[in-house]
Amino acid sequence: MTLATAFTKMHGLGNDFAVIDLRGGSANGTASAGANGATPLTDISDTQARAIADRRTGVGCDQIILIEKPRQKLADVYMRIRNADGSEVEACGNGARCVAALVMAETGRRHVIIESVVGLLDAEAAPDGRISVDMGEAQLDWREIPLAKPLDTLHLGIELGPLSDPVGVNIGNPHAVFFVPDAGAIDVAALGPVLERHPLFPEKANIEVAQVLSPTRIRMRVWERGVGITRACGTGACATLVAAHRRKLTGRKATIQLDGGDLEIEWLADGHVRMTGPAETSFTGRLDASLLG
Ligand SMILES: N[C@@H](CCC[C@H](N)C(=O)O)C(=O)O
Repeated sequence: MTLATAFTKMHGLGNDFAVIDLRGGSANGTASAGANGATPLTDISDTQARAIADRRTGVGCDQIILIEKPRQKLADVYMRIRNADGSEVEACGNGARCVAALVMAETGRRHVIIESVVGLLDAEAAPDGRISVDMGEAQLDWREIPLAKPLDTLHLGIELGPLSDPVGVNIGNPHAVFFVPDAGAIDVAALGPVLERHPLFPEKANIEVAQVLSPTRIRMRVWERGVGITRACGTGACATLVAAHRRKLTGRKATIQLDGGDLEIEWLADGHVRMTGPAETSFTGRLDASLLG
């Protein structure tokens, strides 16, 4: 028998998460094993992730974020991410800010380190209450996106309807950023799923449509791999700024205007990308046993 597992429903600009603490016995975490032999949850399967993410019958969320004990001494926690379709993925910018907010509340510190499969992410509380995360170095080689064949990632050359010639960027996860004159006019729901599975992307890709409003402001809409349209994507915002600067459309710092609100993104001289934005808790609850069955 598995003990009822606590979760925290959080979001970053409307990109929402069920955050499950698998550390066992921690302040925010799963209860420890009971006298009846019940065991705390230690992982979730693809099927369980899909059941939790289901907006009709589950908690309802874009991603499930799992918090585990860190592997490295330097880090506070280890973060894992599952998309709503159950797939486990490497990075989630909005999720990283939410995990940082939880760990900051738990420890009382303003600076925490989140470990993930792509490395250590440094997170800091900004004076205005937002959270700033160093998302690591943007990867720009075709092998790192990854692409199915050697190409200049500044011009991927693919097209579908009004979308053509995206920029490829990996910021822990793969992105293709299409620049358009009017992001609101693009049928993201129709084009996104086709482009996500384009043969050029062996691990699929997150698809961004970006409209440059000024050298410091970009409007962006997203089709997330393994989810669909979301109100915001932190890694997508990072990829968009990097793509825009590489195309000489903006400086190294800009506000990315998403359906759910704004993120500040800076591509630092050392190649790292810093993302600043809000992280909010909606409610806490316990997962119904039927979701874990
Ligand atoms: N919402 C996230 C990205 C989550 C993962 C993505 N769908 C993928 O499959 O890579 C963010 O805020 O970055």
